[in-house]
Amino acid sequence: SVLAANQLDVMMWTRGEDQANEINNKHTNTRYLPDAELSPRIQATTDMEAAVEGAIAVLIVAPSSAMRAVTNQLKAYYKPEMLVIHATKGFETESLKRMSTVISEELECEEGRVVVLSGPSHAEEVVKRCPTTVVVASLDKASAESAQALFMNAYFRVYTNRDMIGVELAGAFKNIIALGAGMSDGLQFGDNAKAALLTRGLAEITRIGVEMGANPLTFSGLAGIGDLVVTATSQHSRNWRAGSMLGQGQKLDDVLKSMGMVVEGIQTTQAAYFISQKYGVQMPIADQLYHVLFQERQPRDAVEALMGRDPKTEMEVMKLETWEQWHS
Ligand SMILES: NC(=O)C1=CN([C@@H]2O[C@H](COP(=O)(O)OP(=O)(O)OC[C@H]3O[C@@H](n4cnc5c(N)ncnc54)[C@H](OP(=O)(O)O)[C@@H]3O)[C@@H](O)[C@H]2O)C=CC1
Ligand SMILES: O=C(CO)COP(=O)(O)O
Repeated sequence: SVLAANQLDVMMWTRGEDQANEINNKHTNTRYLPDAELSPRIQATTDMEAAVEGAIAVLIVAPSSAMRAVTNQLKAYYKPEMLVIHATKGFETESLKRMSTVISEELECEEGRVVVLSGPSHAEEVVKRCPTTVVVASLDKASAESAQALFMNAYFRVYTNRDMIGVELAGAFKNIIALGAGMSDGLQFGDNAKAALLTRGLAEITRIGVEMGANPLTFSGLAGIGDLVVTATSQHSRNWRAGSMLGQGQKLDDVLKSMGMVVEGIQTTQAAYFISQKYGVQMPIADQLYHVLFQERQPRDAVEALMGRDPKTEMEVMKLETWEQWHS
């Protein structure tokens, strides 16, 4: 919708013929954005070749679990001159790879030229043209600036960032903390508990992010605290909603069935559990959530375990020198 508002013709690829017909003929997408009227500049097709033919840019927003399969289908029609942007917030669970790595492997393009678009941007508000700010990041400055130019307009403000790893990691990891915040709200633990989760959650995801090569400051930006705040507080957030239902005692399978949309934080919690072991970095909130989601620990027991950890100093947050070493 933002690209169409910028006078660009947009061809969407969708799996469902019915959905493509609805977008083309009625200019609506009732399953995913029930109240929105779409621009006639947005057309849809189930044919991947037709979707990307003549495109100057390809925007990939498949759920992380489908990223490899979707980019594999795209490969036959991808051309090196196309700008590749993705807005997916998650990891490939089996390999623990970031999305830009998966994309570059499948398209056989340089990972450094892939652009990630992230930040606090619930689709329901963007489509209504509510003021929104996001960040585009790439190791290649020109690619990031091209993406910025494509998306930027009066209601959609786009910043660039060179820290592609940090922007990808922050966007993925914040969903875990949003799930936890939802769970705390579902347990009716109040505002102090939620503020604690957001603050210590940010410390935790910054700590692992830095160890994985991110700039710590990225976590204070739109992809970090910006998106963490919106995902942990917005009525639109699927991660918050899923967490809240779990906190109220519902079973994970029932929660997922009732959502009907992707809840990235669930698979990301699983990925984080193994990432924290791989890097030897403690992620106590993600760890407790992993036990609630996958090992039937009760949410109340998880909170008790978090509150009962050994005393610590607040500043035991991150090894700042890691990022400096990585980038020196
Ligand atoms: N919604 C939002 O506001 C934001 C979402 N994101 C991120 O974007 C990504 C996608 O989220 P979102 O669009 O909201 O998710 P939804 O669950 O709303 O939609 C998922 C879309 O992906 C398609 N899909 C699902 N599985 C596959 C598959 N195996 N192969 C091909 N297509 C598939 C679905 O098609 P079908 O209908 O055929 O199943 C549907 O079009 C996530 O990583 C999310 O974190 C980022 C910022 C904001
Ligand atoms: O990342 C998002 C908004 O920026 C979307 O979050 P949810 O997937 O929780 O709805």
